[in-house]
Amino acid sequence: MPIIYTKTDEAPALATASLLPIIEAFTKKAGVDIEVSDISLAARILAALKEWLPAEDQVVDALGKLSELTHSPDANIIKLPNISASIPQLKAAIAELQDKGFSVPDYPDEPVSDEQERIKKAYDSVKGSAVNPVLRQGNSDRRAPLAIKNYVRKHPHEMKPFASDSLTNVATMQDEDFAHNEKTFVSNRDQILTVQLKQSDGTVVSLRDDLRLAKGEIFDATVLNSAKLDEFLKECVARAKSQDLLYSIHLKATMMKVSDPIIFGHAVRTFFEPVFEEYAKQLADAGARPNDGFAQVLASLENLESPEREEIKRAFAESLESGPRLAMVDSDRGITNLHVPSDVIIDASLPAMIKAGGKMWNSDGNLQDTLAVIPDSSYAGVYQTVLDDCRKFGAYQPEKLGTVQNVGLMAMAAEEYGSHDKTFEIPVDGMVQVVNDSGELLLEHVVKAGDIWRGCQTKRVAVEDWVKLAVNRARTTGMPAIFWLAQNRAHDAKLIELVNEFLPNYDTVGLEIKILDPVSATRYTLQRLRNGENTIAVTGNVLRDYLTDLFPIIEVGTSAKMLSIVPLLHGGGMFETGAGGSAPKHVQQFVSEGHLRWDSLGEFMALGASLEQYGESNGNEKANILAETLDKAIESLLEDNCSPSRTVGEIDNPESHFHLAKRWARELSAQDENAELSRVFSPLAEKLSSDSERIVSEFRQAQGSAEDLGGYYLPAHDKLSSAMRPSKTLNRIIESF
Ligand SMILES: NC(=O)C1=CN([C@@H]2O[C@H](COP(=O)(O)OP(=O)(O)OC[C@H]3O[C@@H](n4cnc5c(N)ncnc54)[C@H](OP(=O)(O)O)[C@@H]3O)[C@@H](O)[C@H]2O)C=CC1
Ligand SMILES: O=C(O)CCC(=O)C(=O)O
Ligand SMILES: [Mg+2]
Repeated sequence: MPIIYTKTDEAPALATASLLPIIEAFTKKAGVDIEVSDISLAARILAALKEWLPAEDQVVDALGKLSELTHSPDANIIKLPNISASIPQLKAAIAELQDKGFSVPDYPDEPVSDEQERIKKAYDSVKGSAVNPVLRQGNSDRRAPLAIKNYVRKHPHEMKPFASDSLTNVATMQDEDFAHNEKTFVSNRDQILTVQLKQSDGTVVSLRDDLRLAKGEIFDATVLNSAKLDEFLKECVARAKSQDLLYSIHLKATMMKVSDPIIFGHAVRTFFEPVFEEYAKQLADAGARPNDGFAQVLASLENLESPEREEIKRAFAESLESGPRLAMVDSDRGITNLHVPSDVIIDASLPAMIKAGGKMWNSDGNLQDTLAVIPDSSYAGVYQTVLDDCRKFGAYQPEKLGTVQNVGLMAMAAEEYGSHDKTFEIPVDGMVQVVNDSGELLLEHVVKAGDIWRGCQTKRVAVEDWVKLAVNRARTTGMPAIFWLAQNRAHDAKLIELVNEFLPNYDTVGLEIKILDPVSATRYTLQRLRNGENTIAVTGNVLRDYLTDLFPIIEVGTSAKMLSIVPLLHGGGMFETGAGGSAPKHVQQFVSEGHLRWDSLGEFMALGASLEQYGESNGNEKANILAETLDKAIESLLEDNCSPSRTVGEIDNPESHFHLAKRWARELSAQDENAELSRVFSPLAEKLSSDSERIVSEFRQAQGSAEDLGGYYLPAHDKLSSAMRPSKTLNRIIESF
């Protein structure tokens, strides 16, 4: 079984165009097969819309194949970050494909025929986080490796000072949100559920049929009251204004692809409330869709006739002027925090704020204290605790910190991140009921039109594996393992019961294993972190996501430097690269100045772990040696500070691949475990070393001017390859190897 290397989007895809040829050249000599699987947004669209394409444009469903593969004990997948597309991104990708001659249909916002219903359904299958939940058939083990921690101790990244009188705070709902309305049960048998809405007039409509629940599985349901949400959001606008704070909303519109764009829409409407009230009809006629962001709303105004259009534009401008200042995603281009739902992803944006001294960018391009609005209160307390900790003790000093590793419950679409197919914006007042196949009512919520109801599932086998992974990691590292679970939250209380049931199955003698609620766990962990002590955070799926950006960004400057392993439940392995995303900002910089600052360290480390598994499962000694020498090469790369810089004219992404290749070849040549590998790699090591200066100068000369990739979502292969492989000397050496 080959190693599968995924081709994705944006910065990681650019990096792949440069790195993969090098990896292929090295691994070939050890008899390791690498196969590429294209799961980019463009490829996923073409696969999902197959029916509307002529035979010659149809592509295989690579994601579907990978999904099957995750069930094989031989699976060995290197998964790079991919775009989780919001509607605006999806439409942009569709438009690009259409421009390139693919006959994919438009995205029907409001389908008016069966055909359009089918088109929308096909597109919705690639919308949002549509890759990760499918492939993640295992729990998650993420950590910053020791080599990276050692590097940071020598070269700490900048953390801006955090003032003790900083006014930055989190605002979150106090009741009637998902956290407060949660109800839970554990299934006592295999059963099939229906989610139904019993309307006030007594009629019952089904929201979801055929929901299969296994014995022992946890099922939660909860509802967010939309009237209370609006009240809360308006208070936040007023509070930001009166305290002169930036207003900033933080959601996860990609993974929570049904609920969070709706909540984002509420934020857009309440921020511009007078305009949406006064011009309700005109905005509806124009096709304004606040859930897709303020940018879409502004664009829709072009559908109106001139005087009206200008009047509404003015009203928005006045509202912006008179309201609180908005946090900016890109102050140079006037992109606010409310422009696009996928621009403010909570996991990356809040740690970035903490790193910047608890500040975000305002429209003048200056940093300013912020009101971080996190509507649902389930996990908001974690961030508030970090902010309070910084106010009290100042900014974190990376060179003095311990580390926080994560063991995350992720398998089988666990918890909230698997809820999108069970999430509904309620159309009319009534009661949402969950009923089983014997007609028993299992739980119910009173709802009003506009409320957001959702159900979540957590499989018992996933929990069991998670507890096992936590104990294993605690045993391997000797670090305390803290389960971040709140006894007073319905779902967590059930999980605590399961943790207590499974823990005695393992040898925990001498290990420190505790269960703390998320706020207490944050305090405990932060105190240890500042003391230079190490801790494992054992968390549910959402905190897995949040904490594996939060702690890496504090500790090592970016989540790109994480080792991210998913031991699959069926025995194979998936090796994710980093914990961050596809960094669209990096592509912008590359296109304008030919410098890609993406750090492929995550890819390097994932490759090492993948080769190690390949060696073990295929009895391939050479693969193991590739892994060991790669490890040493990474250490030397860090030691010599050869990672990409943010600045044009300095080391960029493809040049850093050369620096790695040079060291990797040297280590392979120097090792004495396998004479043949040493003999094969010695001439390569010599060549890379003797031509080093020329290669570096070729890389540097290629920077500084605009690059044309021939597309964003589907770059032209030859343009991409020549842009990302500008050193002719290196290319020749690799090709003739
Ligand atoms: N596993 C996955 O597939 C994931 C996918 N995503 C997707 O990625 C997209 C963008 O998400 P966003 O929230 O902006 O998060 P990103 O992680 O893409 O960006 C946040 C910032 O992190 C830094 N960063 C991340 N990776 C690297 C790297 N390899 N090298 C150097 N710096 C890095 C960059 O900071 P700086 O500006 O300082 O250089 C970047 O601007 C979305 O579509 C999202 O859904 C997000 C997370 C995981
Ligand atoms: O799938 C996604 O959209 C993002 C995943 C993510 O942020 C993570 O796993 O850390
Ligand atoms: Mg994340």
